[in-house]
Amino acid sequence: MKRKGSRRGNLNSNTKRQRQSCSIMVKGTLANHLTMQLDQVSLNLPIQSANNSRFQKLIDSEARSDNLPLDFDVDAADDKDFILSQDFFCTPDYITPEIPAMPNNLDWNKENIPCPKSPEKIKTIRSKRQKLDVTLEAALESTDSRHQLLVDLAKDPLGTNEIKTEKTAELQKQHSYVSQSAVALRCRVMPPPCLRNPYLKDASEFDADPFDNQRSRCAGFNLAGIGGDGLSRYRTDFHEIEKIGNGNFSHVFKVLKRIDGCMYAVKHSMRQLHQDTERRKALMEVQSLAALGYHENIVGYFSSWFENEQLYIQMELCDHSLSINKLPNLLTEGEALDAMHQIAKALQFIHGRGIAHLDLKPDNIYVKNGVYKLGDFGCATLINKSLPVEEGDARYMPQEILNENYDNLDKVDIFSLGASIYELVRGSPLPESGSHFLNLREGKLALLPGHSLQFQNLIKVMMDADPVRRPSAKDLVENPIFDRHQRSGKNK
Ligand SMILES: Nc1ncnc2c1ncn2[C@@H]1O[C@H](COP(=O)(O)OP(=O)(O)OP(=O)(O)O)[C@@H](O)[C@H]1O
Ligand SMILES: [Mg+2]
Repeated sequence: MKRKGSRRGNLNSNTKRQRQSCSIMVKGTLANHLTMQLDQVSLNLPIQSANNSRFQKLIDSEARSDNLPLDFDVDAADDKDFILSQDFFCTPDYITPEIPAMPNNLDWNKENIPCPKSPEKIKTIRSKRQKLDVTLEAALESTDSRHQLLVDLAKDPLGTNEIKTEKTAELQKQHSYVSQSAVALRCRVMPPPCLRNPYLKDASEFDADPFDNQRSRCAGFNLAGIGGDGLSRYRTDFHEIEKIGNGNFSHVFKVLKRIDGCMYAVKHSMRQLHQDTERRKALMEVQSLAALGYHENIVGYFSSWFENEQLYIQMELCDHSLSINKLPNLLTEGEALDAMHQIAKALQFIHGRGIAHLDLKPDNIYVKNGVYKLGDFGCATLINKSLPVEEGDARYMPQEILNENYDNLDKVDIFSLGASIYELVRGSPLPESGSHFLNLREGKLALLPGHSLQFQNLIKVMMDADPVRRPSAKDLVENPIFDRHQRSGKNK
């Protein structure tokens, strides 16, 4: 839906000021000014004939005598509907150059000359003003096409006519000055496109999304985000405290949000995402997090944006991850059961919403105040295979997904959770290849000395070679082993 400019509506509230300026204008103007302005008024306003006749009287009286009474006031006229558009007197701001070029021949030293006598000063001001006017005109003339572009954009703020986008690109190449103005203008008049979130169950409601379809070419323009002009949302909104994590693709920082004084984790991609396809892929992480909403065992998501062609994600700050390289000690069976139960609840929640994580591993399980949280949704996809599948870290992946069998994507997460817990209680990193790697995928696990048989059997069934035999997340959450563990914990 195109939005119509509300310029005139806003100006109605300025009527009084405009009337005053009209009054000043009328005092010193000639009849031909009024004629010209009258033309504009008839263009800008649904002017009533009464107004026209009142103006006509004004012109006539001016023609009779160039001297109107000094206290002439338009308010005195009994015409309540008399409204002058601001455009009547002012240059519309969309054709005002950002930095009007200054005249080369302007004598700046003149400013240092002692204050001239009154008549001379008036002359100086006039001559300067004339020079500036000439310069402005020249600037506008030399950028005729820019003017046309800006007018086009103002008329078509949603950018439904994609020729404008091409014009912008073409002009950006020609004049960097023009490109900055056009970019600034575009940001002002055209918000970024609305992207469809494929992780939302009712996403089909948005299938006919007018923004995404009509403005597909504009999407890249907007998704590139801020940053190139030195404005940084990250720096403006957050105070960076320290780096708290590095993944294969991202840096994660602990930050203080300036406006609310709270700590958050902000993750941003390591490299710039130049291609639109790369950006859209990166967006899948925030789209899945946003679609999921709040769950105690999923890292909280707050906001995201593109800056300098990198995706920034503001998240709940956790204390640390379960990365085997950073843990001071092996997990005890009790701790392992706590972690397994809580992450199983997170899986039950996301699988219930049709989403599979596909990169579950200790590095992506965070701990906050003793609560385990699933994070890093960079590989999240839909269980119904309607989105591309990109599996995560191979050490935690079952054989079927490595064979590109995507029939039971929810069970991939169950295997990965079993493998993660197995690694955490054994204390040695899982292999990336070789016979041990293959053995694990055939259900041949080493015994876990000191651990209950039930616990070992549970891990074994979670890592079964056949995905169908693995328990669902719901089965896992309801396994009696967790009840017994919680009861024994309370009795201690
Ligand atoms: N919200 C958070 N709170 C605390 N630490 C975090 C948070 N998010 C990430 N980290 C830390 O940063 C590390 C890297 O984050 P993350 O796994 O999201 O990045 P990535 O590049 O997507 O990783 P991967 O290599 O697994 O794909 C995590 O292992 C964790 O240690
Ligand atoms: Mg990670």
